[in-house]
Amino acid sequence: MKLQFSKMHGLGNDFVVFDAINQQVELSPEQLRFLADRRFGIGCDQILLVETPRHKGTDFYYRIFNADGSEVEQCGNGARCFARFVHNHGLSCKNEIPVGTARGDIRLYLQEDGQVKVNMGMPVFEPGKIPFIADEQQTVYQIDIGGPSIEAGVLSMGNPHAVLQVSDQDSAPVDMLGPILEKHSRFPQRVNVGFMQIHNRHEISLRVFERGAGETLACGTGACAAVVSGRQRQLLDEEVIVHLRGGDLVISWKGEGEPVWMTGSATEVFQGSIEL
Ligand SMILES: N[C@@H](CCC[C@H](N)C(=O)O)C(=O)O
Repeated sequence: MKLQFSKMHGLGNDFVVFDAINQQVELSPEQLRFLADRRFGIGCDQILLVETPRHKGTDFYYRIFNADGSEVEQCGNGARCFARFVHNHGLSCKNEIPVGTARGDIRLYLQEDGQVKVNMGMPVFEPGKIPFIADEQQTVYQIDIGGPSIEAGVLSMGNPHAVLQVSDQDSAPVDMLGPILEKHSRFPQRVNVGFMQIHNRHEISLRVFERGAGETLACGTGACAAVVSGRQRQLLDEEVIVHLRGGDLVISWKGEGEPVWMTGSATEVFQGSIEL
């Protein structure tokens, strides 16, 4: 099977994107891992599939796979690349694109300045829906890792996130705590782990150890989760610039009952074909 693909990135969080409308794309977990492999394959953090819509009111369906081959519910940087991809490849000429995902619909807006703005939907805090094992919903939770417990905000942006506040992102123990929390028994479907340094009420720095991919240069849903968690702790204002290792995102959230908005870049780097 020979497949056409595009290599894209959102702030260095990189993707192999397939048009699964004009070619048949069925990938096994082994093939997904091969595609993501930076030495033996193409190399990426996630693989994205652009599919035909599954329900009324949407123009496409969006599937996301982590580098480890697992299928996931949501990907923020991928959503912006999705919008750029369907435009670049003549699949849509609209500037507002409704897209179905495994966890509800999202809306993508291509702006005149080239940035893509996304309505990421509402954050979810009920532990059972994240999913996270806890007796009751709290703003921050103590998580026991055998030693001093870890304090984290836990929520879903369609996918699960734990957000830790750190005093310095450069020295944050991302490599040590990321894998421990990702697979912690209180997260039955694993979790993405964010390390947030707050500079002031409208500016943070963030590193994210992603479920199924390891630390990436940027995580869109992680940026949304960090701002939501920071706002819940009453440390941030409505609009926040999030500095990620690969660049900046603007995230805004009015508060409970409102969707989270994300604005940032999306870049197509090259196109190619691969025999699987
Ligand atoms: N990079 C993404 C998130 C991709 C999925 C995540 N690793 C998960 O398993 O939930 C983003 O930009 O949001």
